[in-house]
Order: sequence, then C-alpha cells, then structure tokens
Amino acid sequence: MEIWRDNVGSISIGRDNSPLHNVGVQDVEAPSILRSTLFLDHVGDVVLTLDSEGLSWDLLDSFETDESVCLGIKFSPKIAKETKFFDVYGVEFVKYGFMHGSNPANVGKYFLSCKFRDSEMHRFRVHGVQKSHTQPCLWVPTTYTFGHKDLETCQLWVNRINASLKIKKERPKNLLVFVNPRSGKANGWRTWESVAPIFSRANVEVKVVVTERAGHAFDVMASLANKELNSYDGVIAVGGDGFFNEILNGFLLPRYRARHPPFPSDFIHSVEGKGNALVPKSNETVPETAHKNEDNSPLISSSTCNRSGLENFRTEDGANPTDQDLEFSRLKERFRFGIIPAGSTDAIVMCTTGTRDPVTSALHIVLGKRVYLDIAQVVRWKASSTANIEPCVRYAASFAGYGFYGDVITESEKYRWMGPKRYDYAGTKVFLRHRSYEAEVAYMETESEKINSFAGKGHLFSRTRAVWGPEKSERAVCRMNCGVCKRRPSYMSTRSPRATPYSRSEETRWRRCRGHFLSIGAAVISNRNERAPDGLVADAHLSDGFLHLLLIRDCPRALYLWHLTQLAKRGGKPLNFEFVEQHKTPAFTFTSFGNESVWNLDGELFHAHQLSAQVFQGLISLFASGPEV
Ligand SMILES: Nc1ncnc2c1ncn2[C@@H]1O[C@H](COP(=O)(O)OP(=O)(O)OP(=O)(O)O)[C@@H](O)[C@H]1O
Repeated sequence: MEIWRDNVGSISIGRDNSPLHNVGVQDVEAPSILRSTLFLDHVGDVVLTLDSEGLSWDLLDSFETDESVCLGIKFSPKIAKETKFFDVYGVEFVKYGFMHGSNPANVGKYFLSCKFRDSEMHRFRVHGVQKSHTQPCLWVPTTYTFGHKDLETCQLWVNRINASLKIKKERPKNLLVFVNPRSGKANGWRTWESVAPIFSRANVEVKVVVTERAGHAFDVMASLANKELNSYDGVIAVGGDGFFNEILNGFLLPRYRARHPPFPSDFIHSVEGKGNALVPKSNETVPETAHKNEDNSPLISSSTCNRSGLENFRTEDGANPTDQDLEFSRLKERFRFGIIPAGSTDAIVMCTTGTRDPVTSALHIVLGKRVYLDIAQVVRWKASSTANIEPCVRYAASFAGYGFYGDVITESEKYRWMGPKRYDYAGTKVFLRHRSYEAEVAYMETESEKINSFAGKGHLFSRTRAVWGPEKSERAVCRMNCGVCKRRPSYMSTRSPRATPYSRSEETRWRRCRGHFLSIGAAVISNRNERAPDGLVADAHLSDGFLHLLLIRDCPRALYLWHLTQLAKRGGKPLNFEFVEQHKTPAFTFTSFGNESVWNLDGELFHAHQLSAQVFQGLISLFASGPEV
C-alpha cells in the first residue's frame, strides 16, 4: 500500500489504495478505511487510521518501528495506540486552540529526541471508555484530542467517526431520567450533574424529571401512554434501589398482566407425597373482595392494587393476548432500564455492573449495554390478620425479606436523616431485640432441589452438603455473558415462554415448612453491597429464573451474630449453618401467624400477612453488562 504523507495535507486511502473523497454525515456506506496525518495532543504527529473496527494510530516518526534504542536501552512508547468503536461513545469539535507537544512521561523516544511542539490548530475529541487497571469493573472515560491546520480534514474525521457510531443500533438516543434529590446523602442531583456531560457527548437526548415527593416517579411512569414511552429508549433512575423499584412498578403494574402465583392455602397433600409434599388445588379461585388499601405506601393507590391484582392473565393455555399485551410485549423488548447509583445500598447496580460508580453506570448506558434481569412478582393477599382478602401486586428486582429484614427497614425509616448510616444503627437495634416470628412457608420444589434432598438421605457427607449448601468452590458466580443466565430453567422447558411453573398442577410439587423464623428472605439476585460484599446469596444469578429462599430459623443470638458476621465478610459462609435453609425455587407462599407482618421489597416497606411470590425470568433488561467478578 502506498502511503503519501506530509505535515499539512491529509491522506485518505481506500481498500484499493485509491484516494477517498470527502465523506458526508449520511454517507454511512463509505469505503471503510480512512488514513491521515494528524496531531495527537500530548503525543505528536500520528498517522491515524479508521476502519470498520475503530481507530488506530502510529507515531509518524516511528511508523516502521515501535521502539527506539539509546545506549543499549530500549524505549517503547507507553501511549495507547488504538480504540475500538465499541468503546467509543462520542466525537466532538473543540475550539480552535493549542495542541501540546509530546509528554516525556508518555513517549520515551520523543523524550530523547526532545520533539516538543505547541501550536494552534483545529481540533476534535474522541471520547472512549477504558477499564481501570486496578479494578476491572470500574470504567473510566478516556479522551483523545486530534488536531489539524485544515478545518475540512477535521470535519471529514468527525463525520466518519460519527457515521461509524451511528450504526451501533443498541445505543440509546433518547432517555427519560428521574433524579431523586433525597437519595442516599441527598446528593442525587449532584450525582446527575457529574455524569450529564457523558450523555451530551454521546448525543443522547434526555428528559430529566427531578422528583418532588415519594411516588412521583411511579405516577409519571404509570400515567405515560405506551406510545409516549416508546419514544424513549429507556428510563434511568438516579437514586437507590427503592427509587428504582418505584420506577419499575410504575412501568409494570399498569401494563404487565400475568397469572398470579397460588394462594397460600391453594394446596392439598399429594397422594404419593409423604410428609410435607403438596400439590396446588386445580381451578382454585380467589375471592375478589373489594377492600381498602391498608398499606400506607405512597406508591400504589388501592385502585392500582385492584386493577393489577384482579386481572389474571391466562394466555398460556390458548387464550389470545390482547392488542395491549402485544404492544407492551414489544415495548418491553426494546425498552431498557438504567441506574446511576446515588442511594444508600445500591445493590442492583453492584450486581449488574460489579461496582458502585455513577460514571461506570453512565458509560454502560451510553454504550448501550444490555443484561436481562429476573423480576419477582409479589402478591399480597392480606395486609393484616384481620383484613379481607384483596390481592395487591408489587414487583421487586433484588430482594423480598421478612422478620429481621422487615424490622430493619421499618426502624431505619425513622432515621432517614442519618443517610446510609441509618441501616447500621437500625440493624443493631433490631439485632438486640432478637425477635422471631411464627409463619408457614410453602415453596415449589424444582429438580435441583429434589436432588439435594435425595442426597440428604444418603451418607453423611451428602447430608451435610444438603443442609449446608454448596461449598464456595462449587458456586457458579454470575458474570458478564453468564452461561447460566442464558439457559431456560428446567421447570420451563416444556411450556410456552409465558407459562408459569404451576400452569399444570399435576407437574408441580410444593414443600411446606412451619416454624419460628428470625427472618425469611427471597433473593432475586445476589444482592452484593458494601455491607455484604459477596451478597446475601453469592451464587444467585441475574436471570436464571430462580428465587433463593432463605429461611433463618430461631437460634441463639450468638449464632445469629455469627451468621451476620459471615455475611459482612468477603468469602464468608453465611449459609453454612444448621438453622439456615436455602431453597432455589421459582415460587413460594407465606402466611404469618402473628399480628405484625412487615416485608421489605427492594428496601421499601410492604405490609403483608399473607403473600405469594413468583419469579419471571429476564422480564426486563438493564443498560449494564453484568459483573466482572
Ligand atoms: N423528592 C423526594 N422526596 C422524598 N422522597 C422521595 C423523593 N423522590 C423519591 N423519594 C423516595 O425516596 C425513597 C428512597 O429513595 P432511594 O432508593 O433513592 O434512596 P435510599 O433509600 O437512600 O437508597 P437505597 O434504596 O439504595 O437504600 C424511595 O422510596 C422514593 O420513593
């Protein structure tokens, strides 16, 4: 290939070595190679090449060799030499101005030959992403500023880079952003301000709504027509898990209709089953009693509860979905959620990006990453022991917890002014109370669960494993491009994607346990956070179609403290206690035998005396690529 170069003119060479003509913005189909001599800020003259993959550059004076030798010492340039388009999120003109000569710290060879040069020229900046050297989950923005005396040459490059970025269809162009100014240490707005420039550099249009009260984001999401929502590529929550939960419910409650999980007493003892094996009663219907919403939740009015609760969606056995269902299904496929962490816990961000960093999250969003997330549908049947049955649906993306977890969230609400520290304070208070609650839980048994209980009846080793759960080395931790999350769970294999695991009652077996529990929790994802670095359940996945039911039976306070300290430790084994049961299940039901009954859904209060929950595999997608742990 013949290359012609000088310091003023640009060079453009096509695949066939023929010079290219200036390429317009629309000219996406242009030949794929462009090459010019440009000045790279803090480096010097480079030959810049654009091809279908990205940009690469070589120092002009070392075009043929990458290193120089002086007094027998080799000097290799430390500067980056390329950036791929999948890591580039924007390009922009910057004002005509100074470009700086080579930086001795960066370019060994240039240091030796002392080629410093500062001069004014036309400039453009390419914005990309790079992984931090110390923490692979942390992404940092990088900028390369190129300059040329000739404006047209810069224009040509900006147009060509823009054209290459435009064909990245997964990248968002228009987003709805909710900012909770009260999140965490009340710094939601500052967090948004710190990342907003990333969105403008990436040419993403944003409509920003700063919430004025709890429930505001829910109301906006619930009231938008599907057509209007469709004009956005997604919605971004600048806040914590509770705020994200509000937006998620505003999206799903008025639009997504799914068959409910069974009512807690919808079971009869299995004919072949011994002990606590149960099957759901077929064709059981739940009384549709109108009842006032007793939950003081600002999120869901009783009308929303009734509407979403009573419309059982039965499409899996032949019924046709309505136009509205089809419209929602299409919307759900393309629409994505994003979270810019500003809350007190931020477990969903930790699990989906591997870190808790607003800039990393913003970069995941503008680069159009996608990861699917399981969502738990929680149906409260009765808010209190004396209430009538009135189904009320809520969705949770991370966790549903009762007992200790419900009490901590109730207590912590009184100390919101403390910011994130309120959880430590409330946690200590609740721990010292050491209360247990009588309840009954029934969960659907899956094949893997059966294997565990069968193994438990064998020799001692197997039994120890069944009670204590898998050893750490056996855990398949969820990662980027996780294979487990791509599989359909075994309980779904013979059914349509819409079918729930108990569509055919004869195929499912449930197990029941009653007792006094310190806590009951259902983790949708691992829930890694700063207080539990491996998460509540280290081997939970983002979209494997399972809930991890944790039943923590009453035990001496010292043992419970031991369990909690294991949770707080990296590499700890919080589930390796006899009083802790872990069941991987797609659904469970719960009935309290006490008077108070408070659940914690994604960090938000939910009063429920009787409830059922089920998981929907990969129901929504997030602008994230999964943790790189
Ligand atoms: N403008 C507002 N004023 C008061 N509360 C608000 C406002 N906007 C949203 N909220 C409510 O604040 C609650 C908590 O918000 P968020 O989840 O962002 O922070 P957090 O509780 O500190 O973090 P985390 O949930 O991660 O622990 C949510 O329930 C949300 O409904």
